[in-house]
Amino acid sequence: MTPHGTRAGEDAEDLDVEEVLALVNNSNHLPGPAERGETDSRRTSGRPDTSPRPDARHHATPWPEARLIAERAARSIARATRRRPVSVPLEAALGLTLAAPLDALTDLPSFDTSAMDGWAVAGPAPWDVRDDGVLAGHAAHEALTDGEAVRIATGARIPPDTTAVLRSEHGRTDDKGRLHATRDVVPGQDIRPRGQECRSGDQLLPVGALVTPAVLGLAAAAGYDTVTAVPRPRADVLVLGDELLAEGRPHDGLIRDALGPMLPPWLRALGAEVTAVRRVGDDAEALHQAVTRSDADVVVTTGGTAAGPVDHVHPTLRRIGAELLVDGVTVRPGHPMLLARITEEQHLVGLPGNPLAAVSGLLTLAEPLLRTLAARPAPEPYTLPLRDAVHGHPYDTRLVPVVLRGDQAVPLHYNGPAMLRGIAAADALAVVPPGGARPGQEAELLDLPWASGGIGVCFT
Ligand SMILES: Nc1nc2c(c(=O)[nH]1)N[C@H]1C(S)=C(S)[C@@H](COP(=O)(O)OP(=O)(O)OC[C@H]3O[C@@H](n4cnc5c(N)ncnc54)[C@H](O)[C@@H]3O)O[C@H]1N2
Ligand code: MOO
Repeated sequence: MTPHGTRAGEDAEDLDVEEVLALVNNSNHLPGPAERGETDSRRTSGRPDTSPRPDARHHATPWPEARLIAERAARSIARATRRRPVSVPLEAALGLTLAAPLDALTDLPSFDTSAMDGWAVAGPAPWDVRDDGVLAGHAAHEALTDGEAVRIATGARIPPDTTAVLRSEHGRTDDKGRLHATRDVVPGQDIRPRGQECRSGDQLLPVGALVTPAVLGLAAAAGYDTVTAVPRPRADVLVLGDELLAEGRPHDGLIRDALGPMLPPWLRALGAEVTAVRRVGDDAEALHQAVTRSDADVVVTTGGTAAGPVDHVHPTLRRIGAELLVDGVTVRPGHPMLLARITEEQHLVGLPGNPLAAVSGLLTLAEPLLRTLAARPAPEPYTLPLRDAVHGHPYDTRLVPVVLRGDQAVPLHYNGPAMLRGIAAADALAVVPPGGARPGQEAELLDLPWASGGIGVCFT
């Protein structure tokens, strides 16, 4: 939740997104095993692939490098455009990154508070119990004098000159109505003194902290109605393909659009605000219009990345003069994925149409891009041993759905590029190096958002 590295005492107004990023994890991010090329038995991953390949596509980027390029592309936007932090109401801030430190706007507690239901007592026992009582949220009670007690509720203000709070289960009233303690009373007991948790102005959380449900609660308790945060990058989704149905069963060579329903919540989990989902068919003109009219930070297309007669993504990018940063990645599935810079402020992620290939592109290119734009910390890389052997591609990294059982990753079947059955049951994707993996071999894992964060927390 907290950033890996933070600076104390930042002036919120002077911070922009790039600076927040620097605080989140720039200097402390350690490359994962795959980024270091360690899981790659042929030592081809993590550096340009110079080995001879029968199907060499010279421009294909090694998988670890593709992720770094996507991250760097986002950093260059932050630098070029100085995306400014925004003030966000608490109810809309879940999942954002703080762009200003959360400094207490009040002492907490803001008054001396009773920690228990019972009596506020003054001086030694026995005590005469006053007729009135003190409830939470009510006006201050007048001062007590020694030998007096007053009924008090948890959370109520402590009357001036109170010695201690006596819990209701520790008090006994005699036949004259006087209150006695059934155990020793220590001065100050069960009183939460004003400022016990913090003083007004204390830093509660630094720049770069992720706004979780607990942070929302803390911010509210500390007096905030809004927080200063990095805005979510806006993403438009363009779904290509004339063969796609929006409802009903597949028929007559037509299939259901699986990506339209899947991508928006997944993109939100990666930190984006999804501003539009458009179906543009296999119409080059419609794609051109949709891309050039989009003012989102990231345009995500699905399908049309290959070289078929109606694969319009590359021609459209050429037509608008976009710069291809990644044009194919040495990863299976998903190798035709691409990343292009459309303008200084706008990128396009081209996901292949095969649904698991699209997931691969999402996690390879969209995840680092959106995470960096949202100034979220990079997840800590980790590995687990694979329970079973996994076939490898001869040259490319494979991403394979796995479930986590104990301290092992169990590879799932139904992991073909056109299948979602494996990923729908998965906790993570295992990064399998070229050549494959033996049983017991450590594999880097990419957590899926529902496994690491829970639906309610991260799919906001
Ligand atoms: N000659 C070659 N053909 C192909 C290659 C290649 O290297 N040379 N690569 C294959 C690979 S790998 C992939 S992945 C696909 C990528 O194709 P596109 O990105 O152009 O996607 P489409 O052709 O439009 O569709 C591929 C496949 O996916 C289905 N699809 C598309 N959109 C959706 C959707 N929203 N929901 C469900 N399914 C979708 C589509 O019907 C096709 O079956 O290219 C290979 N070809
Ligand atoms: O990217 Mo493709 O899915 O490898 O078939």
